[in-house]
Amino acid sequence: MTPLLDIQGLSIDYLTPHGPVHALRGIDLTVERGEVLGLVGESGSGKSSLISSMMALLPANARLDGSLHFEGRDIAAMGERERRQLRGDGIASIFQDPFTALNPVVAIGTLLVEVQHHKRELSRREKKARAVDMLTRVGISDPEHRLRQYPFELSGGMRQRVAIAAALLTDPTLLIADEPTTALDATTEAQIIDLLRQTRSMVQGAIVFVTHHLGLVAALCDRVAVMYAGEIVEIGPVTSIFAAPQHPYTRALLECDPAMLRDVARRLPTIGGTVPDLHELPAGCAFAPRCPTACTACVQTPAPVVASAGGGWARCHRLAS
Ligand SMILES: Nc1ncnc2c1ncn2[C@@H]1O[C@H](COP(=O)(O)OP(=O)(O)OP(=O)(O)O)[C@@H](O)[C@H]1O
Repeated sequence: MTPLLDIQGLSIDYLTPHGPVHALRGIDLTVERGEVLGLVGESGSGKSSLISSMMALLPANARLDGSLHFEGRDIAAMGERERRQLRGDGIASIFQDPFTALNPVVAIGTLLVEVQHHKRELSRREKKARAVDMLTRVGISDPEHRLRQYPFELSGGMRQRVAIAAALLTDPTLLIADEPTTALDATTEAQIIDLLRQTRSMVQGAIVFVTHHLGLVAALCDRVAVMYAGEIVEIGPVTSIFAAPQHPYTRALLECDPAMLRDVARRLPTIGGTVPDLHELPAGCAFAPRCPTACTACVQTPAPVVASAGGGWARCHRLAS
């Protein structure tokens, strides 16, 4: 069966006055129906570029190489109309700041009816009934009253619940959640994590979570892809990777901490050194300058891909030797 999302050899350069920024390099990634995939990595590792390419939302200065297929359709070859359709009726997104999804001058009810525009068979009254039902499912009390309110009248957690309801009402085949809990206080964050866990059963296709929050990956994801300097350096089942990370960068992130799986509040720890300059990448492994186990080959040649448990792999010279 064709994967829901099939990305092969994807590279993205951003053209800038200082030369191209190599934001993504040779990304191979498939997302299957029914799975929840986590994308983790430091700021600048390319997570946003990857999800923007999935949503056909790259900025004008981006140059894309490689292929991206959603349900067998070539995303890169789509015209603007087809791309808009893809985002309205196929791929939905939830962002860190729910204001991105909620127009401040549009009442919640109008928004939740309008996002269902592709459901031509439903009357406005039926769409409103679906909106009320969805607000209840995402834990909003007195939904009829909420429909008449505006985003500024709701708390941050409530707004994120409405944004999640809006995304789910489009019946997405792929839901992309970009740091959906980062802007919330700890209590609200825990509630939204709970809601996101339930969201899983409300999405028929797949969910991709972009996060700095390793606890969120442990709590919600089946697989995790770890990104570094525009590459996936390790991918595999969350249980295998958290139990036995293969790549030194993943190991550094997890710090071999057995409490990780229990500690939902944990975020990406800091690792000594800085990410390389994406204008001028090193000849070898991009993590080598920060890697405690780097050898001569690591500095001189790109790292090979080595298979690991559960169908996963990691990109590292040390694993090959
Ligand atoms: N439009 C653009 N023009 C030039 N460079 C860009 C553009 N968008 C992103 N970049 C650069 O591409 C690299 C990857 O950025 P990207 O936003 O994909 O990373 P990220 O992992 O999502 O980071 P963050 O977690 O901070 O959002 C960064 O160096 C960033 O500065």
